Amino acid sequence: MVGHIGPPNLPIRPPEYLSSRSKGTADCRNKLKSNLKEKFQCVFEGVAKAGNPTLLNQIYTEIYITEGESGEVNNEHEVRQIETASRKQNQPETMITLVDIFKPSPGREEPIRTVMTKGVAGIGKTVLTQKFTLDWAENKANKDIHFTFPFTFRELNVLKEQKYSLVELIHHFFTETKEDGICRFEDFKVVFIFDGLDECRLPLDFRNNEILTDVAKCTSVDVLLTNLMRGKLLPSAQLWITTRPAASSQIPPECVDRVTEIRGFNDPQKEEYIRKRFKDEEQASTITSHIKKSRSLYIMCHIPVFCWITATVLEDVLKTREPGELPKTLTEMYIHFLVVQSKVKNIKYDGGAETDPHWNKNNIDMILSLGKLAFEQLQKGNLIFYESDLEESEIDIKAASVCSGVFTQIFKEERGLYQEKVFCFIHLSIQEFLAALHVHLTFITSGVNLLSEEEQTQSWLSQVSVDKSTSFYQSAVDKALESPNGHLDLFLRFLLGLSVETNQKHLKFLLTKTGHGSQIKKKTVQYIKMKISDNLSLEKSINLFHCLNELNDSSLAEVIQECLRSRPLNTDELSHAHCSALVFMLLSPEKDLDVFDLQKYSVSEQTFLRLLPVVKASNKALYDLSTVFISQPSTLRELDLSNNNLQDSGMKTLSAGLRSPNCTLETLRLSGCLVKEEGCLSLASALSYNPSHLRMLDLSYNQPSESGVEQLCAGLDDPCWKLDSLKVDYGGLQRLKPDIKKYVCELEVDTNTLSRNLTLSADKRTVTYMEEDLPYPDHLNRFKSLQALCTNTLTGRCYWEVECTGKVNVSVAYRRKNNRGVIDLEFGDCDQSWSLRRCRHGGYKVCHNGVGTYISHSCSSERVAVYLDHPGGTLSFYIVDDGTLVHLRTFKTTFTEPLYAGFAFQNRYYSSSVSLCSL
Ligand SMILES: Nc1ncnc2c1ncn2[C@@H]1O[C@H](COP(=O)(O)OP(=O)(O)OP(=O)(O)O)[C@@H](O)[C@H]1O
Repeated sequence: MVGHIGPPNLPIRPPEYLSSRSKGTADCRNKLKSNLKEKFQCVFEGVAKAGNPTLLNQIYTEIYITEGESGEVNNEHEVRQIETASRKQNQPETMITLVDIFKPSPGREEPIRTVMTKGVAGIGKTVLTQKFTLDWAENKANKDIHFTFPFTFRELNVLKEQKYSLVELIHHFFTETKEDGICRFEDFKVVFIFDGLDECRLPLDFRNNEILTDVAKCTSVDVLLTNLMRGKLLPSAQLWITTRPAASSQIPPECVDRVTEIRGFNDPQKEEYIRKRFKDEEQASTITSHIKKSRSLYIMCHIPVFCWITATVLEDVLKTREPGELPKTLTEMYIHFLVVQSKVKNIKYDGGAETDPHWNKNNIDMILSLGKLAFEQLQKGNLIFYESDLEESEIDIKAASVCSGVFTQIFKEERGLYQEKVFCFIHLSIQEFLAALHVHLTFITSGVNLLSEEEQTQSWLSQVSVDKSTSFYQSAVDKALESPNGHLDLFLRFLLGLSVETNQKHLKFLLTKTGHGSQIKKKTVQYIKMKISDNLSLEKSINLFHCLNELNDSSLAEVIQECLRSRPLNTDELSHAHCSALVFMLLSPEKDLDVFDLQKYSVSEQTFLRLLPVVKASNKALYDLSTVFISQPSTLRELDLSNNNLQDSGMKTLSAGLRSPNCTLETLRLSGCLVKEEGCLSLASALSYNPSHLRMLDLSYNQPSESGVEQLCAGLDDPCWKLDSLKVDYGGLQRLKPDIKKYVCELEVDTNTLSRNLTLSADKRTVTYMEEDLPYPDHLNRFKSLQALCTNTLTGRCYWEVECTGKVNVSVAYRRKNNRGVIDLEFGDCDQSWSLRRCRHGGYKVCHNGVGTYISHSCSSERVAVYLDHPGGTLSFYIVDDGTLVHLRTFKTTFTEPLYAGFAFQNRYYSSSVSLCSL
């Protein structure tokens, strides 16, 4: 925001004045309210007018609005960790509620005259302005406003050629005011809403339009609007303008006092929306849990119109099918989304009617060129694009970013001299979807396989044979499997989804049917199953299961379901592929993996290895491993059961297997398994029976006791034993706590690092911000910025909890120095530190290397937990909500030096403090 034009101090009278001055005015206001109530009580869900009318108050769900611009689109993604460095967040987020949209933020004195709210297509801008108006009309909010006048640019466009005074324009749209002869609005508190600046066809010529101050003077609508926005005309009024991001620059920044951004639904709001849509609780929870099964679907539901599409499609499916049969229709939902956006584009920008066919040449051309851009840039790994990239793809930038509904301009701060416009798809998954559509269409229309490196010649549809199609899909599977970071995983799911005929029918103007659908599907399914049987990584095979879902093939999962019914599962029934299917099912989000009992599933070694990820994902695994080793000669050489709540009982069971001569394990990792003396002794005894294989034993982070360790150490010296590496470090009583709490460490604040405005309590556990400088001696390690580090050198696994008041960043950092002392970079601002803090208006923010990521969370506990696994390269932040750990974010990296716990205080925020918790 630059400059400020606030309403001058004109004497705005309270509403009572109105009634006492003129009964006519009060009557007029009531009539206006009642007409607005009628107009806005219903919302046409999804697509204006063509959607279903629903009561706004029944469906309206609080939405996430922030002050300022984040400069990015939602970057949560199912498969990929999205690099956010290029989309820098430059300010902490402040949440705004609808009633406070004009309320100055704390610390700001000037009133707010003009608010501009930005948001991508379907994020809820129109619904928000409707709710604001309805709440006023129903006397629920903003009672101090005398008149609310909601306009849309679409309605104003029609008056482009006509002349009005401001008063006449109001009379034209709000006839109650004309009937009651209201001609002066300066005495009243008036709010004008202008929804959909992106649809504006008026020139909005701020530079050349004449200045106008007289509300009774006739002129063009364009001159009226520019003068209203400049604050020349009716300066006492307040204005609220909504727009898609790329169109916002039509209004000079100095005319806008506040910019807000609609970010969509956060996770609890998504669920609340579904609950409101379906009065039947059971149906609501079936639909919510179904959406949650597909992570991509769940993420995309942050866009309300997408949430509506998903709920509508699933509701329809539920009418005809049992809940268990609900398809995981990721591709279908994205197709519907594209169709809805094309419909909206038709109505809004191409002058079409609600009932017109949504696919016209314009729309098709735009989708085709966006698809080409999406694919070419996906291959290069690009998620944001510059104007030059778009020119290469011959895309009309303005049309694509404003009208398409799938592509947007984002705000990016450039450090250099010049600012370039930056664009991206409204979500990376939309880029992956359009890329798949492009590859699919290219193949269908020209026979060219864009995924193949071989020279391609064009061939016509009739020549796209079953064999050619089969090898097209197989090459896509291979290509996705080759990618080390899974960058084509979601793309592959969409590509296969697009081959399904029921999906193609929604895109019939774009897609010609592939023909031979069932034959191709059969062969593709077979190929995918064959790949699943290979020794793929778990992530890769899980993606292939998603692909089978997109192809509506559930044969592998059905076999497993069948097997599970005949418990315990017979090992002979489980092929490698079935085993992966079992893992896929067990790891799906809605499965409660608190306790996993392997004994119920299988005892074969192969199966066991395949199930290890499940064992590790569960809080407690129960199993009878002995049979794996006892029943047959085993080829298993390495077994990692670390971080399992194995305990002594599990250890004894495992030992029964280890003592078998069939067991030829060479490496056994049991770090952090809650093993005590008894378990350790049984392990030592098992090894004394079968000493000639095991070379490496990791029992760190347990409490094996002195006698247990003695026995194992004796084995190290025994020439019959092969054991040559034994880890029993970090033992002790605290290691018997469940989960990561066993890694608790006692931190101690390093007083030499305390900045002069931080004081340490007498018990040395609480650091508090002080306004005055404290007379600490000079020290090379002392921070100038409001920070402190602890003395503990963290190199293993460590866990700690702190309680924060006010604005404190809980941090972990390397201790970097040069010859002038400690390097005074703010924690989280550089690549040498990581930090977490609670945001003032709810939620949390994690920062690393100058990039902040907001994590919305309804709970706002002040207790933060940190878990560092230095050798494993993970750093996790949690909040402790009523004793339960709630995971917020895990950073994965290779730590190159010891780390230190630290705290940073922000902005000299009064009475901030942080206390180390005793656990
Ligand atoms: N707060 C909300 N509560 C419930 N549903 C909502 C909400 N906001 C939006 N929706 C749903 O999303 C649909 C699209 O919202 P809306 O028309 O307000 O989006 P928009 O941001 O104005 O999009 P566009 O830029 O395309 O005009 C609505 O028709 C409604 O179904």
